[in-house]
Amino acid sequence: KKEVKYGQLTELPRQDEAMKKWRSNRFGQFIHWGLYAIPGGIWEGKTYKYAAEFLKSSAGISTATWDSLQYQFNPVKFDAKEWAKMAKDMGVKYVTITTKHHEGFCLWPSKYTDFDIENTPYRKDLLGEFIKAYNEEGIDVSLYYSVLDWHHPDWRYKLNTEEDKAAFERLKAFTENQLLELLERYPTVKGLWFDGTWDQCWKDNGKFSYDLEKKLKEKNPGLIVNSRMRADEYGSRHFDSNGVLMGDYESGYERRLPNPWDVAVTKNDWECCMTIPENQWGYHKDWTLTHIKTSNELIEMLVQCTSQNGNFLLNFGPRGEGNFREKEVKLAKEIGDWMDDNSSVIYNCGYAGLKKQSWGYFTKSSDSDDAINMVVFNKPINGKYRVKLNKGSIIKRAYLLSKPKKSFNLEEIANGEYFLDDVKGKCKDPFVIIIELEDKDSKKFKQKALT
Ligand SMILES: C[C@@H]1N[C@@H](C(=O)NCc2ccccc2)[C@H](O)[C@@H]1O
Repeated sequence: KKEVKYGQLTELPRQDEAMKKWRSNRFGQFIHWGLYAIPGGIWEGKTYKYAAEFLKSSAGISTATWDSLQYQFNPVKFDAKEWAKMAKDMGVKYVTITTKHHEGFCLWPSKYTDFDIENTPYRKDLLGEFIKAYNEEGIDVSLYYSVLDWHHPDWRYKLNTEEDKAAFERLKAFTENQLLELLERYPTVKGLWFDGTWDQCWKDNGKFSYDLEKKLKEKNPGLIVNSRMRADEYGSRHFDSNGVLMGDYESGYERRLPNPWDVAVTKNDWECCMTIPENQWGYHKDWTLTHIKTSNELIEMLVQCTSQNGNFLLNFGPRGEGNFREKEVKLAKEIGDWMDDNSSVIYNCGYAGLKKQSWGYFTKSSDSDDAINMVVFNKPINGKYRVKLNKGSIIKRAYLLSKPKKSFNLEEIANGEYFLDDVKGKCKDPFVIIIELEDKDSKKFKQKALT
């Protein structure tokens, strides 16, 4: 084991109220919004199929040209209350918005740069309006912040020369100042989502990231930061050089999920962030370039994350003028319709301690010991659901969440293993079977009193 002085700051898993709320939220909305939403992946009539928020680099656009987009940023269709309502109806409990992406443009009026919302035709504190509207809908707000900053003159990928080091010291001070400014201006913020921390410059500054996490958590007690924020003094990221998780939850699942049978992943808090197209975070005008995920695909990812103790952060990329494309509004509604009937198997739920089975996913509420949720995505050909619980588990009753009065016939196959009879009728959506267990104190388990 290496001696690590600048690794994990907070003992995990955190059991404070703020973290318990984060954990119970399970479902969040990611918003990528910035100057990149104006060109939307198309530059001088050419469509670039890469992620729209990288158009500057994929189209080889100079910083001066790119930055002049600032004078076109005027989201006249932006209605924070409407956005927050859409998110509420979709069933998310938290939102994470890009305050500053790699391009360096800030959605809030920052004292530390002119490359911000104040110097656009919009002028107003857009981020403040956003936070207020989402909080009023009861949605927790977390802020995405990219350390990587293509605009800032002091950004350096590697620190080779003394000049590089002097410049990056200024960049570090700028970063710390902006983050403290965000927490000062927006005290209701629950978390910070760091990105753009993969380069050598950051890996060479593990102690700085440790001290920064400490300072930010002193400023905003209960603050939740992702593992991507951190490097230790040896340059190890997310996990320190002894494999100990840093930050408050693991944030390496980007556009991918763990294997559904992976149990190790349930040991830590973690979050998967996901795009609707294959790889577009910012608004891209052309959504014919790749597969666009359906609501059933996205619901399955949300359920899988919950089943393995993870959160699911689904990304939306609004247009430069401040409205969402119709396909995103439609998906939000379809997911929200499903959540209206089934959110009880998501909110405050997690790993049921059971092996993954072919019909779908188990989830279990943190509040109940004798109920288990089966979320079905694959109806079995033989019409019976094989359910393997822990040895000694006795099913008292099994029924559809949507038809609680009608119990399934049960056939016990072995200790803790049953067949449930089929669900009649067509099921176009994923559906839930509730398994009620005999509680451990029932007569069967009553210990004889010792007298
Ligand atoms: C959460 C996502 N992380 C960003 C990302 O993939 N960055 C990768 C990257 C790699 C190399 C140069 C710039 C950016 C995406 O733009 C999203 O913000």
